[in-house]
Amino acid sequence: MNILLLGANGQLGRSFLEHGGLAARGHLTAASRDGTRTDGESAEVADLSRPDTLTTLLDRLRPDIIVNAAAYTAVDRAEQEEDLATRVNGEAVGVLGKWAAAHHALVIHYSTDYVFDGSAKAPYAVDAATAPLGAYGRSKLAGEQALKSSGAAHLLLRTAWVYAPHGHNFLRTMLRLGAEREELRVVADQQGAPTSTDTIVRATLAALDAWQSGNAEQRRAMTGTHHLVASGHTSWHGFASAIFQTAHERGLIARIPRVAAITTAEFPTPAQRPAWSVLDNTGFQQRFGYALPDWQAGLHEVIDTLSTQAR
Ligand SMILES: NC(=O)C1=CN([C@@H]2O[C@H](COP(=O)(O)OP(=O)(O)OC[C@H]3O[C@@H](n4cnc5c(N)ncnc54)[C@H](OP(=O)(O)O)[C@@H]3O)[C@@H](O)[C@H]2O)C=CC1
Ligand SMILES: Cc1cn([C@H]2C[C@H](O)[C@@H](COP(=O)(O)OP(=O)(O)O[C@H]3O[C@@H](C)C(=O)[C@@H](O)[C@H]3O)O2)c(=O)[nH]c1=O
Repeated sequence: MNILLLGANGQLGRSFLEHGGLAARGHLTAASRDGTRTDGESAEVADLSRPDTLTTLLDRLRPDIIVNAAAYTAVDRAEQEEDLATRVNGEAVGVLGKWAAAHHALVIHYSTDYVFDGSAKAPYAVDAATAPLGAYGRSKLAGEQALKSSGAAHLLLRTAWVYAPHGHNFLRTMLRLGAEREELRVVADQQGAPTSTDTIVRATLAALDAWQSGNAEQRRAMTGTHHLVASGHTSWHGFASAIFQTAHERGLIARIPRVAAITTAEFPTPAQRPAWSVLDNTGFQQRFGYALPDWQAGLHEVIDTLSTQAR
């Protein structure tokens, strides 16, 4: 079985490679925008901002499974670069889907809580109405729609508030700012479920295994959108406070900075973010027989990894 991983250098792509679970399930080819890999191994070039170039690569590699961890993820910058974001997150996903449909391949693709407007009061069901507040969310929604209409077998996995010991994410930003400042100001009126890349990798592999062992009818029931997020929820302020508390307990930091709770209005950003970003993950757990851990469990793992690296 040929497996193609796109976005090998992103925080999720790196975690897939470090975990090794894809390589254990088939012949794995990693691809990145520029053909490099952070671990020094070689990779194919797959630039999703040039969707028309992808078919040649796919024809050569002939993957049975495409795992798309590549995306334009700069939420604020997307307000200025919506065309680029839409090519990468929308059009390119449509190309992957059409190729997969024609060649009976499976597409595993990731989307985001930012497809919702955040006005709900309860966790979003997979079929809740989407209404993105910004360009990034619109571009990711375009990708969802392109994949669904491509006719490809797919697992469309919406996740949220992703972080890892590596890469660009809120946890690493907090630890950096916390080392520089006495006090941080963090919004307390946006709720979501911080989800570690390791949580996503393990749950994705469980879903893939269920897919592989399923018959045609079971696969039809699995095709579609699922919410792959950690259980429970908190605010960005709650997440920041837990990051510092845990990092201090594990000896990663010597001093906990003050973390002031502020409102969204007090932290203006180019892109508007949903106030309520909590996704209902019970469907994923039932469909794939896989328990999604509380967000705190993922946090403890990531802080442990960082503490070990720091020693
Ligand atoms: N980060 C988050 O909080 C969330 C992420 N998601 C989704 O999860 C998935 C994984 O995201 P995550 O790992 O966090 O994102 P990252 O930003 O860490 O990684 C994205 C990767 O995509 C690559 N990429 C960007 N543009 C292109 C392009 N034109 N061609 C090829 N590759 C490109 C980047 O390449 P390079 O390294 O060269 O810049 C990077 O390696 C994405 O679909 C994202 O939308 C969903 C919810 C939350
Ligand atoms: C750095 C910082 C951020 N914030 C706020 C801004 C924002 O509302 C919130 C999160 O900020 P960030 O810019 O780190 O996160 P953001 O880029 O909005 O994260 C999103 O990324 C995309 C890719 C997704 O798909 C989403 O699920 C989500 O994870 O925290 C503070 O309040 N204080 C601070 O010091």
